[in-house]
Amino acid sequence: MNPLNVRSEIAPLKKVLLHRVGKEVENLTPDILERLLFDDIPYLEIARQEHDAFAKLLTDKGVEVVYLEDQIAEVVKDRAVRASFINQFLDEAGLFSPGVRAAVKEYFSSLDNHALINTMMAGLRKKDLPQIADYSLTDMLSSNYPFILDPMPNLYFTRDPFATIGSGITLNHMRTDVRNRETIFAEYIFKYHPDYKNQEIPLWFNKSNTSCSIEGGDELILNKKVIAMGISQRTDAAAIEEVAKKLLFAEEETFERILAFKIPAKRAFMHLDTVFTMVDHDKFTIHNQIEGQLKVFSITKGSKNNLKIIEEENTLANILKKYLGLDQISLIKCAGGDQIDAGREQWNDGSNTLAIAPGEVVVYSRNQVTNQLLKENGIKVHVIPSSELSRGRGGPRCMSMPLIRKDL
Ligand SMILES: NC(=O)NCCC[C@H](N)C(=O)O
Repeated sequence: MNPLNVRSEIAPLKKVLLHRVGKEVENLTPDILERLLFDDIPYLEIARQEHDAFAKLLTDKGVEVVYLEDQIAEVVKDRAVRASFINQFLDEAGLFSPGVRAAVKEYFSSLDNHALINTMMAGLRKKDLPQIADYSLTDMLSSNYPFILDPMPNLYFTRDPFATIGSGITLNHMRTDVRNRETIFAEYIFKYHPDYKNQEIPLWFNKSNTSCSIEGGDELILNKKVIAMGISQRTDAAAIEEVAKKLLFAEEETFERILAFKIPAKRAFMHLDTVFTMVDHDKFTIHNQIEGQLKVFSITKGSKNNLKIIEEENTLANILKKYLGLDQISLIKCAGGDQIDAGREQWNDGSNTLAIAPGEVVVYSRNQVTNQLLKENGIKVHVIPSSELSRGRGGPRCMSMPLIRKDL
C-alpha cells in the first residue's frame, strides 16, 4: 500500500503526524518571541494536556497518530544517518565555530536517540555546555545571547514544513530561517524511515533546489483534481508555479488544477488556512476580511510543458462552484463576520478547522461564536481545549499533517 495518500481536505482521516509540544516552548523569552514567531509564552504543562486531548480525540475516532519525534528518533538509529543529520542540522543552525561545534557534537554523542531529538528541538543553552569557553578566543568573546542552538517552538505546527499531496510531498522552503530547520526532519524521515525509504516518495517541491518559499498552511486539497494554494506572507507565487510544473504533469497523479488565492500579506492571515478551510463537500469557513480583496488565479497544464494561467473574474463562491462541480456552496464566516468577534476569533484560529470526515471537524474551544455557527450549518464539531496551544498562532489544522486519508 502507498504510505502516503491525501486527495481531499475532508475525506476520513486515517493517519496523521503530530508533534507533542515540548521543552522548546520553555526556552521562549520576551526578547526572542517575535523572531521565533510567537506572541506569548505557552505554559508547557497545560499545553501538553491540551495537545494530548487533541491526540486522544483523533485516536478515539480511529485515526493512527504518529509523532514527529518518534519517527526521527527511529531514523537516527543508523549511526551514519545520525552523523549526517547532526551535521546538516548544525549547518542550518549556522553553527560553524569549530570549537563550539565540536563541543556540541561531543555532547550529542552522549545522548540516546530520543534525548538527542528532544534537545535539538528544545534548543541548547550556553550554560548546558560550560566547557565551551575553553575552546577558542572567539567562543569566549561571543555575545550574551543565551543559546548555542535556538529553540524550535513552531514544531507543533506540523502542517507547515512539508505537506502531503496525493502520494507525494512538497518539502518546503520556509519564509524564515527560524522555521527552515524544521524541514530537515521531514527530509530525513522520507529518505530513511522504514515506512518510506524504499518507496521513492515524489517531491512536488524541493527546498534544496530553490530560494522561493512555500509553507503547508497554504496548501489545501479541495478534491482529487483541484488544489487551492495561498499566495501569502509565507508562500511565493513562483513556488506555486514550481509545484504546478511537477504536480500537474505527473502521470501517476490525479490533480488537474491549482487555484492560487492571493491573500493579504499580514501576520494575522499568514497562511491561507488561517482564513479559509474546507469543512464539508460544499461548506467552507472563511474570514470575511479576505473575501473582498481576494484575487484567484487558475493554473492548469498548457501546451507543451507550459502552464496556462488565467485570472478568475468571479466571486469566490462561483469559482468554487464551477471547479468543484457544485450547484450550491456555503461560506461560513468566522464569528459571522462581526467586526470584533471575527477579529478576535480569527486571531485565535477560529477559521482553522481540521476535518476528520466530511462535515466533521476539530476546533478550538475558545472560538465559541464560530463553533456555534458551524453547528447551525450542520457540521459536527469536536472541541479541544485551547488556552495555551493558541498562543503559537495556529489551530487544529496547523497542528496536524495528514499522511493518509481515505479516497472519497
Ligand atoms: N498553518 C498555519 O497557519 N500554521 C501556524 C503557524 C504558526 C507559527 N507561529 C508561525 O508563525 O509560523
